Amino acid sequence: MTEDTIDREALAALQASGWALEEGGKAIRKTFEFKNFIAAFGWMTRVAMHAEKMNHHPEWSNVYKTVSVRLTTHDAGGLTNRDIKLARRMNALAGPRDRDG
Ligand SMILES: C[C@H](O)[C@H](O)[C@H]1CNC2=NC(N)=NC(=O)C2=N1
Repeated sequence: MTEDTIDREALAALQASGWALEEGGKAIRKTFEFKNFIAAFGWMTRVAMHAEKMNHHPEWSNVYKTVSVRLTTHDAGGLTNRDIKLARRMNALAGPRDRDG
């Protein structure tokens, strides 16, 4: 599988974990809730280092302990497996200790 081929099975698993396919199918979105601002920002820092390593960067915003994320591949003009990979990593990095509830 090339990095631009969407892994449909992985996408379905992401949707089951709170990621939503945007209308038009060009991006996926998820809102992460953490226990406090430090947990949220610490997670963003870990994700940022990973994003830089894979040269794939999220669109995101943070308000207190909430981080809203949108993933799309700008170079391809839509969703690719690079977004799937980053989303999976974001889920994995949001450990149970950091999550709110
Ligand atoms: C030149 C550089 O490699 C590209 O612009 C990379 C950087 N980060 C990126 N991030 C995302 N989300 N999509 C891209 O297409 C992308 N492209």
